[in-house]
Amino acid sequence: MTSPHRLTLTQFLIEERRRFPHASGDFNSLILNVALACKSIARKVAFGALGAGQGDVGGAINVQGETQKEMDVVSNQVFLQVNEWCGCLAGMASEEMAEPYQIPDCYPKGKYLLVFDPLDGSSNIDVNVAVGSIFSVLRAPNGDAAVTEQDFLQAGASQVAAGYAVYGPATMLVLTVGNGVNGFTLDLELGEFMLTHPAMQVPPDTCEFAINASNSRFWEPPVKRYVDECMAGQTGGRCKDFNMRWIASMVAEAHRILMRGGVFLYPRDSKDASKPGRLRLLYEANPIGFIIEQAGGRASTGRLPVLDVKPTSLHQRIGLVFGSRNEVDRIERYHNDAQPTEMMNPLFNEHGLFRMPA
Ligand SMILES: O=P(O)(O)OC[C@H]1O[C@](O)(COP(=O)(O)O)[C@@H](O)[C@@H]1O
Ligand SMILES: [Mg+2]
Ligand SMILES: [Mg+2]
Repeated sequence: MTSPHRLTLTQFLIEERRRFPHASGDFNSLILNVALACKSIARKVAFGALGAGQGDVGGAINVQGETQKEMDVVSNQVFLQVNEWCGCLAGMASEEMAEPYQIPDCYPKGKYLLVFDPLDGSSNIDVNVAVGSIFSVLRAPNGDAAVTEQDFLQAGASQVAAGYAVYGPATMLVLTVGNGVNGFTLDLELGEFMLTHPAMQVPPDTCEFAINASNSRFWEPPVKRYVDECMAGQTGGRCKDFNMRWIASMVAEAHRILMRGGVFLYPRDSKDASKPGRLRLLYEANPIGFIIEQAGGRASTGRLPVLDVKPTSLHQRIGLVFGSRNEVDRIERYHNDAQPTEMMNPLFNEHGLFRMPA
């Protein structure tokens, strides 16, 4: 039996381009460059302890105040080097760089901005658990002039494309260009991403949730209510048992949810008043939100669609809930039902005077 013909990523992009007969080809070229960066990172990650990229960078801290792994820095370099010369970009921004990256004068500039988390879940790298890269493509508002932070502060709804690569047992690239979501598996013999998962869809219902439960004492009452109900399962109001997962690698959680449904929460909490959430809006929440919504799921801050949020800074953090549509709707409903006085108030947390009943 012959195996079915599968499109390569290049062939897929050529097909997609037929929808835009006047397109210059720059966009396709950009996506192929990003895919090349992901292939390069996949290869480096796969060397594990035999490669050069494990461990912390001698005490280096990134703009987030987080310890940088060697592979965070290497992956960031790969993204910059592979994409800066392509002529499609006006600038780039990354989790690992405090300021936007200007395209060097020796290279032509283009009409897009690329925003990325070069290595997501990098705390997992030393223990050989799946990690990934996340990216978002925006239009450059000021042509090929030098980019400023302001240029990147666009709501997620204006993304032109978004995607991630997950470096797991197989490497996959999952992509939306605003026309559904398609998944490509890296064929290690051909060195090509092959379309293996066309038209991915998130099932609307689920009995699986993912949250870092060690933060429960910092959660707001609606989140606590939702999780308590999941935990109560058949014996509670939900009338069904739930399963729980936590990989600590959002890209891997997003991938699982795209494959079989589920809901992921990293909600706003009171752990650190300077950080109204753990995940970053521009290069984590928005691209994942765009993908999930394009696959029929939902992505929310808990209160409103994440893609509607107007960013205020490059490294802004935000609460994020995404996945199966009916669960995200329910979590938003719980937030909207809660009294404003219950929210973000230490008196209502686990040890507070007015702890909410389950
Ligand atoms: O340490 P925690 O609370 O489990 O947080 C894990 C979360 O942090 C992240 O790893 C953040 O990504 P980075 O590795 O890019 O900083 C998410 O992928 C993940 O969901
Ligand atoms: Mg990340
Ligand atoms: Mg990262």
